[in-house]
Amino acid sequence: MGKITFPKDFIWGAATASYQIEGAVNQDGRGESIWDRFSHTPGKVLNGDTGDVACDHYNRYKEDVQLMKELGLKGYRFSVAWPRIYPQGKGQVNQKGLDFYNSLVDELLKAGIEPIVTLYHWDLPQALQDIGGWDNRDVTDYFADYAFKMYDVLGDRVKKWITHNEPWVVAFVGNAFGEHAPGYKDFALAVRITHHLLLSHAKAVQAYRQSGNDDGGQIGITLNLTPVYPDSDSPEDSEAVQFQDGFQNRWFLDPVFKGAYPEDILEFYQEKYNAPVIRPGDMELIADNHIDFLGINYYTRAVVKKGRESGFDSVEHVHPEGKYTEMGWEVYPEGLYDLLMRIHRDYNAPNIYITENGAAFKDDKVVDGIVDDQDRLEYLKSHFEAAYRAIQDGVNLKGYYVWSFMDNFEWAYGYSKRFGIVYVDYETLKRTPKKSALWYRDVIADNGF
Ligand SMILES: N#[N+]C[C@@H]1[C@@H](O)[C@H](O)[C@@H](O)[C@@H]2O[C@H]12
Repeated sequence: MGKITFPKDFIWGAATASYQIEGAVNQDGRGESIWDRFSHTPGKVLNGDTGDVACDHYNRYKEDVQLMKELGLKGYRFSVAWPRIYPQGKGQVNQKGLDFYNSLVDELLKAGIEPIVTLYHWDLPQALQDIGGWDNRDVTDYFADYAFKMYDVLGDRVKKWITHNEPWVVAFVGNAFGEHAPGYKDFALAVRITHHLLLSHAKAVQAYRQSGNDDGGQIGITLNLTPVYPDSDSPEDSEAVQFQDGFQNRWFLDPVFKGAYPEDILEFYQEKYNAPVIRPGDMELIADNHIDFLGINYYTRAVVKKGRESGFDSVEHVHPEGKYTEMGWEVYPEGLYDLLMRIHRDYNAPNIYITENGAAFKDDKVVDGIVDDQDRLEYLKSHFEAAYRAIQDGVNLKGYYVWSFMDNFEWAYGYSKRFGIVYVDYETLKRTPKKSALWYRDVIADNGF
């Protein structure tokens, strides 16, 4: 592909999340989150790592914003830690928590960087988990109240909001697979939680429309979407694709864009788990609160075939020959093109942002003090090319936020996986741009490559 130039005003950014970078978990009145509890539970996180210090972004944010400015970022996606705002999840507000995010937003705007703010990136106040967490329907209202507070405090300057980050991961990885906080292994619980997450999303969108701060503002949701391909053209493998696509993608896309759950998956869940619990008016609330944009987190594709067990959910993942990242995820940029075209075709999404795309690699080659992450540079370049092709074919892609601005706490993998375009020395907390960051700086300056 020759030189490509992205549309004017395309937003080139980078993304992070509160628990993964802030640290300062006991500073300035922050309450405990489920990830504080989970990471301090022996055996849950590799090497016993926690987010207690992380990148100490809470105390170093001005330095970080300055580095973002030097890289020429046009946008920065971060999340608000709910427990910094409401230490108990509701009730008493923590002014110092509000002060931090106010200052961060002001620093970003001074640097000419547009903030896009995620309200929930997995750090639920532990006090709410203690009353059932997302399985307690009341939490959907507490979330809407928290969202309204953030719109009120930041909404004059923050004009792009994301309600939830990857509700599929929140529900299933945290409550069915047990690998994330709060660590349950209960599929019926996870399915119930998916509904409450979507209900809370709708209530937060409704609150935004009522906040008086939505003039020119946009609100959306970020979904981790994985295009699914069959291992063969057999009918059995096609059925496996249908289930996996429904389980991971359509279960959230359909209610958000069509106001109804996909019939095949809903029937399967109701029969097997007697879930979700849908009250009269729920689906109308979800249907009536339209989003202004869809955030897509894309990392890789899935290739599946019919598994050995019986049943609609009998799916076996296949790992084709090819290049893989340190997470064991196939490098498959074509999947981004296919995914964007599918969303454009099947859901007619208003605007789309890639709210996360990136890769973990070893980062063990250093040249003149700079991590020579040529593999990450090529990963990003190939995915940018796929995104460009999709734009050329009609997709309303308006921006791209690389995951991640800097190395950070990678959930159950702790600090063992590095996704950053900026290297973080966890002994000294020194930040050093990697080769990919310096290349990205030029891409942003030229709006292409
Ligand atoms: N794993 N992994 C990397 C990355 C994770 O660090 C983000 O917090 C999530 O939103 C999403 O899973 C993607």
